[in-house]
Parts: sequence; C-alpha cells; structure tokens
Amino acid sequence: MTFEAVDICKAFDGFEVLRNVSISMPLDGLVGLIGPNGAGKSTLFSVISGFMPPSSGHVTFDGMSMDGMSASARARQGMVRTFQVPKEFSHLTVRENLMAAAPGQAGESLSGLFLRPGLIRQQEKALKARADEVIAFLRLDRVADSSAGLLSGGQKKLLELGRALMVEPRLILLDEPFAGVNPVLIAEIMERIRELNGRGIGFFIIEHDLEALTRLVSHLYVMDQGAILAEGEPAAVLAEKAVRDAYLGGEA
Ligand SMILES: Nc1ncnc2c1ncn2[C@@H]1O[C@H](COP(=O)(O)OP(=O)(O)OP(=O)(O)O)[C@@H](O)[C@H]1O
Repeated sequence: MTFEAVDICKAFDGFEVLRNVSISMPLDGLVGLIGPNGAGKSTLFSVISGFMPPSSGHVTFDGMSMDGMSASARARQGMVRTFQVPKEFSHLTVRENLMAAAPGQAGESLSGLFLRPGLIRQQEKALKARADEVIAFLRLDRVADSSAGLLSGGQKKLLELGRALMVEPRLILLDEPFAGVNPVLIAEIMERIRELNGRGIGFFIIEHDLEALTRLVSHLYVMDQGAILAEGEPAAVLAEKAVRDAYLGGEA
C-alpha cells in the first residue's frame, strides 16, 4: 500500500514552481519534506491533495488514480492535508470546528436539511461522539467549548490535526505543524503523531524545525527550486553536501 506522486509539474504564469517531482511512500509511513523558502513544498501539498491541478503528473493512492479528483473526494478516500496557517472558524467552538470538518453530512445540502431531519439528528449525534473522541485524544477537553479564535498558536495546530482526524484519514499531509509552537506543545504534538502512526495512519510532513522533524520521521525528501534534491534516511540526507549548500546555506 503506497502513496505515489509521479512527475508532478506546476507552473504559475509560465514560471515553473514544480519540476518533475516524484514521491513514493508507504501509506503508513512517517516521511518528512524540507527545503528552503519558496522551494515549492506547499505547492506540492496543494497539488497532491487536490486543492490545485498540476500542469502534468499523476497521483496514486493505494493503487487508485486520484488524477482529476477534488480535494474533498481525496479526503473521502483517506488523504487529507492541513495548512501552514490554521484554517479554523474562529467564531465557532473547538467542538463545532471539529464537527464541521467531517465530510458528506446530510445537512450540507438543502434537500438533506428539509427531507431527512431524523437522519441529520442521528448524524449529529455520531459526529459529536467522534468530535469528543478527537478532543480527548488531543487533550483539548478544557477548551472544547471555547471559541477557536481564542486558542494559542500551538492549540490551533492541534485543532488543525483534529480537523484532519475527523475525516478518518489514512494519510495526513501536515504543513509546518511545529511553526510558532512552544517546545512543550511540540513534544505533545509529536507524541500524538507517533500514536496515530502506531495505529496505521501515515504522515507526510513539511517542517522547518529540522531537529524536531528528524526525531520523528524515518525518511526525508529535500526540495530545492521546484525539484527533489535528495531523499533517504534523515541523518544521511542532511549530511549530503548538496543539501547543506542549498538548505543550510553551506555553513553547517
Ligand atoms: N498561487 C500562486 N501564484 C503564483 N505563484 C505562486 C503561487 N503559490 C506559490 N507561488 C510561488 O511558488 C513558489 C513556491 O512556493 P511554495 O509556497 O510552494 O514554497 P514553500 O517551499 O512551501 O515555501 P515556504 O517554506 O516559504 O512555505 C514561490 O516562488 C511562490 O512565490
């Protein structure tokens, strides 16, 4: 069971941001993606998660082609992404944010709302139970009924992970889960990721905090100027001269 992106290209107004990027990972793997600012990492996430069409290239998930699928269709198949800047609804509570993240609710359409009120009540009960499970797992109990806008930066990252978990994913793409998060909460987020990975959920993680990332992942990809520069076991990859030159400015 693998996730594969093959020869992904993406251009904005003729400017090539992704040049034949290929990734392959086990669906239950823990894989990192690093690279200097502007290397194309977030664009790669947007393309493989269906938020942006590629100029060319293919994505397969457990042997199934995802080419042309919307982001929500990909999420229903089990692949979901988080964003660098958390996308919570700040006026809703943490629990409401989680409930709103689950896909395919009957109440989403007007016909569902008017024709199937019983079904909606039943779905809402199940959603609330699922949200409460996620809240307990992420230790967000104390803020479950607070407005999401009032959370700390680290708690917002946890909520972002929680919103991904509501989709019951098989593979989560995390965009900078540790950015702006204090060390205690980083350790906690890492622990939750490890626990989820132990249950078979795969992670593909963009992160600038190399120290934290290399403690977490078993395989690392490095991007520079829209292309994959290196991949492999993290310590070996970080020792490569080309990587040090590109990513660390050659000073390491
Ligand atoms: N929607 C867009 N339209 C035009 N150019 C874009 C768009 N999105 C990204 N780019 C450009 O694509 C390049 C790659 O950006 P991207 O955000 O993917 O890099 P990144 O590696 O994630 O960087 P960072 O680590 O700073 O987040 C940059 O030059 C950026 O300006």
